[in-house]
Amino acid sequence: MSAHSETSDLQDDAHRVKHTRIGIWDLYEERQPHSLLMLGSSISETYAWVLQNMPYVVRMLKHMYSIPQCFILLSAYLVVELLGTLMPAISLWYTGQLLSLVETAMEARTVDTSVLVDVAVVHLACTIMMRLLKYARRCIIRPMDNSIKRVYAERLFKSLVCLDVPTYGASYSMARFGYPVSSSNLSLQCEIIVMSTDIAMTVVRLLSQLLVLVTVLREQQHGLLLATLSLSQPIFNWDGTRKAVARSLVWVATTTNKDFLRMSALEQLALESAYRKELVTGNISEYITAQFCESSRRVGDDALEFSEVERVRSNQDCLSVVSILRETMHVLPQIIFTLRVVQEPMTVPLYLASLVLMYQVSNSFSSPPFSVSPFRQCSSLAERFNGVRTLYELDDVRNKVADGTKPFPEDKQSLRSGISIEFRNVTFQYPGNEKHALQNVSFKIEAGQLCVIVGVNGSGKSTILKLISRIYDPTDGTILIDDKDIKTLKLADLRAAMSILFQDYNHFPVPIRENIGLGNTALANDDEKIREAAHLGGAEEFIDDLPDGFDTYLNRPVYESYSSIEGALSHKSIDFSLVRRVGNIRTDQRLSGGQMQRLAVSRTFMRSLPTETEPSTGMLLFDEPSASLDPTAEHSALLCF
Ligand SMILES: Nc1ncnc2c1ncn2[C@@H]1O[C@H](COP(=O)(O)OP(=O)(O)OP(=O)(O)O)[C@@H](O)[C@H]1O
Repeated sequence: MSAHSETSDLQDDAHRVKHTRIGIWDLYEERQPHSLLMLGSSISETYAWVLQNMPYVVRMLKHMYSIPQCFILLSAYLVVELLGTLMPAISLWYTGQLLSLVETAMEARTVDTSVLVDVAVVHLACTIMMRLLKYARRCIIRPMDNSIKRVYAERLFKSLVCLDVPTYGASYSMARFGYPVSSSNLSLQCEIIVMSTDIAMTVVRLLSQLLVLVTVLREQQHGLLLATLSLSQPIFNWDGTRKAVARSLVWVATTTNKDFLRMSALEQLALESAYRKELVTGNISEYITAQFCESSRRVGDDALEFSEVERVRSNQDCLSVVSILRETMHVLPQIIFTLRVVQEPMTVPLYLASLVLMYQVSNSFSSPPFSVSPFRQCSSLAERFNGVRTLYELDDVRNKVADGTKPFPEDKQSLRSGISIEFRNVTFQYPGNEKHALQNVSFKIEAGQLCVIVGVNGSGKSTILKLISRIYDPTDGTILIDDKDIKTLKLADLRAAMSILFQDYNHFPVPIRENIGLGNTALANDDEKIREAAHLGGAEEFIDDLPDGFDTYLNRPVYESYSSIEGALSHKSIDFSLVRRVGNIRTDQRLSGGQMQRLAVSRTFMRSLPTETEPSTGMLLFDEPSASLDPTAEHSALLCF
């Protein structure tokens, strides 16, 4: 590409991105003329967004209805919600009867007490019913949410676990994006059900109450005007809440403020336990404190996280004319009432009864879920709908490293004599790295050969291993395995035929037994083979010395919860040793770097152990296997190769 076209591309790119400076932050938003604009930018866009994602939500509902427990709970939830929605209208109808009672009382000078009793009883029954329904709702939501969470946890696990390295990074962030931050602690799916039902029921409740109000006030002078006014305040409020910060879906906030960057770095240095050792032994605490204060002073009060800056911005609406008008809306019915009373003093009782009725309606729309406008609810719902879409799209994510079709090797016994590898003009660039990790590399290693690759740091040695195991595919050139193009071979077969120890190996958060056993899942439950691999890797002895032996967790996957004492007692140090002792709670086992490496070597050997029917792997790939081993361990490890 020429320098000129690169520049014009950059200019084009700049036009497609809006840059805003907020405090120390630079906000870059992608302009998306016809697609997804984030919540609140326009009602029609939000609704369009909801509609776009609707098929995924229908898929989600079908999925839920196929789970028997969810089906029962969901149906029960909908019935409870519908009943709860109709209650206020029923109560309102009976309260409305008070009007005719007042009218009759004014004309005939007598009060029909049976109507009064009816109204009181129905009102009481509605209140009790509302309580019961609220209780039932709570009882249903938790189990419904729990079973949804379980089903979707399994689903997400299945979708993510089969992704390869280049695909995983992006997909994992997709999955995380699929879960908007929620204060309710409910699952995304359950939130969608709750919010959609709320919106639908808001409409039903609004219409039913409106119908009752109009029916009751129709006969009265100015009755419809009062009805309109009593409803206008909550609707006006809703309109106010729909304004949110317009935001493109693709945005990034970054800061180049040197002092803020320095403050954040020093904060990490001071607070993260990984640096504590150097912090203490290096005598640097005084220096970094002075540096932190200096940077903090230079940044001043702008040293806020982006989310905080945003919150401040969105609070600035409270001084607008609209918000002041909104606050005064509720006095309008009272003003009309006063004028009316001045003109016709006789109508005071009837008017008072009408006002009570109106406030009943108006209040019910000012309490949750009505306090949040349907517009705002719809925006949040749109966000969650998009989450569901992301979740289901994960099913369709294709691995970047495409699987081959040819079985490998054709004859399993051929693995005994090893596998040949050939690189032909291989070039490779890591995604997102402009520098080539390998450029035009060619070599051949014959089957059964021991080959050591030596080179300066960063020359691409580890990368060669990643290409042989097809963690990545070359950007250019060909890799041949036993003279066959590596891309044509079935991935699972290829990987089963080799045993690899990467330089940046990790231990799994499972017990040591499985840490080694997962080297070969066919033998993962064979304790004898696991012990043999541990022996070959030089790990057997120290594992046996651990309190839990092969059952030891290196890092506990679940941490205990401890009581937190607040208030006056908080200054006292609390001794948990007794409860820990009785509960047999152990601290994490700390292994040395060399012991960790022996475990990793053992896992690699596990893969190369032959089973009764099949030979071992045809190729062992080790990336600096002895870096943390002592000379004796290094010697015995090398003897095993
Ligand atoms: N995941 C990655 N993403 C981007 N670039 C990477 C990644 N891993 C390695 N690189 C880059 O690729 C080049 C080769 O790295 P590689 O790890 O293969 O070198 P090496 O020869 O094994 O180094 P060392 O002797 O230090 O282990 C380096 O320039 C490195 O910065």
